[in-house]
Amino acid sequence: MLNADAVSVELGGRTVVDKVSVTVAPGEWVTVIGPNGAGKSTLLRAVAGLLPYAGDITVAGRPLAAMRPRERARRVAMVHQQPVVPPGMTVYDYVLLGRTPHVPPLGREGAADHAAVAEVVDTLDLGAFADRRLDTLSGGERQRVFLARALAQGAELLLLDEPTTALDIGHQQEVLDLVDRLRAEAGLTVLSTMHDLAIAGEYADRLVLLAAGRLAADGTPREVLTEANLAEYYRARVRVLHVDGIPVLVPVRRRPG
Ligand SMILES: Nc1ncnc2c1ncn2[C@@H]1O[C@H](COP(=O)(O)OP(=O)(O)OP(=O)(O)O)[C@@H](O)[C@H]1O
Repeated sequence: MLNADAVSVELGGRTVVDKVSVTVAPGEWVTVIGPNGAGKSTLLRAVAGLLPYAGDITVAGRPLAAMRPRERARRVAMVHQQPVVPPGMTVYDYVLLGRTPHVPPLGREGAADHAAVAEVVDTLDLGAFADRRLDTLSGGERQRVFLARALAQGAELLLLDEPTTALDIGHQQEVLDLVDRLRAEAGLTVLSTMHDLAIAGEYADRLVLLAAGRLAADGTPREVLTEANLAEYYRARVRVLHVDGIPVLVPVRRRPG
């Protein structure tokens, strides 16, 4: 579904993503991990077509560079780390914005667009919030609305940049279980970034570890979340245990003296 080949991105005169190659098969969930500033968000933004890049990116076999913005938006939807919300906008109208790539130029949303929004609002259990202004929702409720807008776009590739950072563990699981369910039911393909490595390892089929803009590791959570990788790339002291085959990270405190 996604093939990024030797992708580089320069920002402010610096190469912040350096010849990174990532593939994501249809229906797969791949999570990009790495320390602060490693280039995770930048890589996702390049895949979303929001930044100029060198190298090749194809989505469903089509070169991203050859797609017009409308086609790109029908194929790739992104939930940003801190989405910009138009002031005073209601949940329903915000989710409806996701249908923009399906609305004819100079036209208005039609019955099919409203039906798509109604379905997503129902799936994400947002019916009670439909008429509320976004700025009156809690962080977790807002996160579900951001996801709803991306899903309403109807794209086959979903990019999630830190989708659960502001959420408590229960709400994190609620949002990620939902993405997982939609992946199974609607055949979505997911590329995300995450800081919580335990959660990343639990949900992703594969992890891609970036460090200083370069690909440092690519494999199953068990292959990537090793004590050696965490020490080398995060400078973290962590013991890695395995429960049901899933890596569990236990931070080790450096005791004074
Ligand atoms: N517009 C910009 N101009 C110059 N440098 C930028 C710009 N945007 C990002 N960078 C730099 O690019 C590098 C990668 O940033 P990016 O946001 O992709 O990292 P990240 O891995 O997502 O980090 P974090 O985990 O902290 O969110 C950082 O060093 C950042 O300072």
